Parts: sequence; structure tokens; C-alpha cells
Amino acid sequence: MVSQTDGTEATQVLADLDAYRTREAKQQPTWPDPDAVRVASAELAAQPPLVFAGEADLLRERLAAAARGEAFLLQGGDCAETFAAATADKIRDRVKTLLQMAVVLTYGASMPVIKVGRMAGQFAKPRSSDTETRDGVTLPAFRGDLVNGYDFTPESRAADPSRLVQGYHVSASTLNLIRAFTQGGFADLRQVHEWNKGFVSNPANQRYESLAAEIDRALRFMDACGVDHSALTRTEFFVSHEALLLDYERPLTRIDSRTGKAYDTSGHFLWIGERTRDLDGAHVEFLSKVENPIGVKLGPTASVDDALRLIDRLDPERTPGRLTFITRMGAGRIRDVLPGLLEGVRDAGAQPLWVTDPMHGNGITTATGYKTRRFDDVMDELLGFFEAHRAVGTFPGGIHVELTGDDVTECLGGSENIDEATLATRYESLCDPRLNHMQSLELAFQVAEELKRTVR
Ligand SMILES: O=C[C@H](O)[C@H](O)COP(=O)(O)O
Ligand SMILES: C=C(OP(=O)(O)O)C(=O)O
Ligand SMILES: [Mn+2]
Repeated sequence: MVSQTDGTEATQVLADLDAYRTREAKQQPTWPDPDAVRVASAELAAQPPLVFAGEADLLRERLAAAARGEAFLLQGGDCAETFAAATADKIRDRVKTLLQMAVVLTYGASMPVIKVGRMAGQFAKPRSSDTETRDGVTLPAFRGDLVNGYDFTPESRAADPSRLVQGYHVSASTLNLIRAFTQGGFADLRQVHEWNKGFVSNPANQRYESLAAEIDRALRFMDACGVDHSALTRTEFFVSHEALLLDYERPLTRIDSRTGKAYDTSGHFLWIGERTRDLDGAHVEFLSKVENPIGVKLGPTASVDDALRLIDRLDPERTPGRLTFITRMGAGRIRDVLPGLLEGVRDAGAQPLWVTDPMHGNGITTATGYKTRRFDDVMDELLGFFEAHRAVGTFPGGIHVELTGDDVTECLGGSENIDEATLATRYESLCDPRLNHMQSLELAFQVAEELKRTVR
């Protein structure tokens, strides 16, 4: 990957990349000092890429298999990663949680699972309101560690472009650790029991232990037969985030020396959020010019026409694996809205990957002010997703979930039955509530059941 290849062609690609600057970019911070943004951008542009074009291409191929019904996408991680929580233990526990969920899904449904973290760059948040008021004091809303601090003071809430550079470095160290964990023996399937260690014992863990014992038996059988399982010693793991902050994404976009095409090297997979998916907006324009596999969130108001226009803008060649639609309808709406969308897109001859985000349509706020979600609503939206696909005959290709490996109390319910009073005990998210380790495993077991019914 280099920043420039042959003169004219590269100049044209770079000019095309900057076309987004003439479009409206929603959800961007107001940087107090534009010069400081230019300095940060230049510094980012001088850094090495975080991911390589060939890796993004590989992920596109994997996602193409999922769109055809031959694989399943598991995408998960924090709503908002933070610089402070980018510690070895927390990153390891999130990776372990995703590996455990992937094992449950792979074993349960006998289907390859593509593992993608909302990690190593998920630092910028779109907000419903530009400001937050506490006890009569109004300050800018927290927009993620890439923009400002969470502390409720004017200094902390001011948008600071040096955070763009810090975010790059935290992403680099997070990704370095992820690569070490997934390539260096930790993800070896023979460690399937180890991934469960260190988490509090609970019914979901115990169910996982029995499944791990079955996998162990199968591996011993394969050993006895002399089967080579070197393929099981490491695992592919990709990273993704919402490509929200264009002052971060643009400087990290480079021309691939192999092909002369542009790749956003801040992550393998980038998505456009529900609030920034306007057809004429800067986000759609910018991501239309990069080669990475990309996603678009679709909320309950998305029409067939919206989906088809997004396909035309973002995937005009209908490249397999290029475009993922991540639906987030809400448990109460999905059964009404999703089937028509699936039919309309199918009838137009397109085959995007369809993934469910059962979190963002199910937010509620408690009387005590906690943003939360009911585990039952999350599960209900998941079931609605599988039902809609079964009814239409399309493939339910994956899940996109906000989760953590930590033992937090942010979502209500689950078999631990977290109630409103318990939310306060370990509520750590700076933005949306995440499934904790146990709720994540419970969800994986249920998805495996649904997937089994679908692929049977
Ligand atoms: O993660 C998603 C959004 O950033 C989040 O739901 C917005 O939350 P808000 O409504 O509190 O701004
Ligand atoms: C902001 C998010 O979601 P959405 O764009 O679907 O609201 C998110 O995934 O954190
Ligand atoms: Mn969120």
C-alpha cells in the first residue's frame, strides 16, 4: 500500500475521493480550531495503514459467501470503545466472547462463521442531540473518544482534533493485540475450554462447557484418525466501525499499489449509520469511492426505494460481498417492515448480505435515567429477522450486536434476570447498553437454533 502510484490515475482517484467535501456531512463535531484539524489530518495521513487492502478483499469474499447462504456473519463489540478501556484484559475478554459465540454458532449450525469485531476504531458516535444538559448546565454532547471527553466539563466536552491521532494509536495497539490473540495460538480450537475460564459461572457458561466437551471429543477423534488440524490453530478475525468521522476516515484512505484503487485502511469493514445514510450526503458519497466491504444501517422507515438507491450508489456493479444491509427495526416493527424490504430488493435482482442489529431499534430509558434494552426485545427482533427471511426465502446472513466480555449490568433480563434496580450496579457504557458475557452466550445459543432451522 502506497499513497501514490502512477501519476494521472492516482490523482484522479484522489480527486474523486474528495468529492464528499461538497456534500452535507451530518453528525460531525464543531472543531474549535480548524488549523488543529489540518495538523491532525496531516499526521494521520503520514501513518502506516491499520489494515491492508488484501485483507479487506478477503473479507469481501467471505461476506459474498454469507450473502449466498454459505456462511454467517458475527459482528459485535462495544457501542463506543474508549481509550481507557483498551486494556489487554478487556480486549482479550471481548475477543474470547466473540470466539465463544462463533463456536456455538459454527458447531450448532455447521456453518462457517465470519468474525468481525466492532473494535479498533469504534470511537465516534452520532447523537440524537448536539448538547447535554445536567442540573441546568448545557454542554456539547459526548461524541466518542475520537472527538471529546465524557467528563461533564466545558474543557472535556470541547472537540479536540488531537484525539483523532490518539484514536489511531489506540486502534493500532488494539489491532496488534487482536492479531496476536487470533494468530498466536490463543484462538486454537483446542483452547475451547480456556476461553470460558475467568468468566463468572452461570447457566450459559455451563451450557457452553458441555458443547466444548463435545468439540474436544470430536478433536480427539480426528487426532486418532490422523487428521491434520493445523487449520484450527488460528482464526480469521476482522475489525469494523461506523465510518462517521470523515476527518479520521479520509486521511487513512490510501491508494492500493496493486490495483490503484482506494481503500479506507482504518478498518476492514466500515458502515454508514442510520442517521447519516442520506443518498446525497457526504458519508454515502465517501464510502461509494472506497473498495472495502461496507454496510448501511436500515431503520424502520427505510423503503424499498431507499434500499435500491443505496445499492445503485454504493454497489453499482453488484459486487458479491460489497454491500451489507444491517436492519435495526425494533421488535415491534420488524415483522411488518422487513419482509417487504427483502422482497423488493430480491425482485430487483440484488443480493446484498442481510444482517440484523437487534439492539438499536429497542432502546428504552428507565425512570432513573438509564439507557437500556430488554433482552427479550432483542431476542424477539432476532426471531422476527429469521421469520421474515424464512417467509421470503432470502438468507438471514448475520447478526450485529453491542456486547462486552465484562460482567456489566446494562441490558435488562437474560437468565440472570437483571432488573431496573440492578442496572446501577455495573453500568459502564458511555453510550448504549451492551449485552454482558452471559447474555451474549445466551443469544448465540438461540441464534444457533434458528440458524439450524434455516439451513436444514
Ligand atoms: O449508538 C448509537 C447512537 O449513537 C446512540 O444510540 C445515540 O444515542 P443518543 O440518543 O443518546 O444520542
Ligand atoms: C449508531 C449506531 O447505530 P444506528 O446507526 O443503527 O443508530 C451504532 O451502531 O452504534
Ligand atoms: Mn450504539
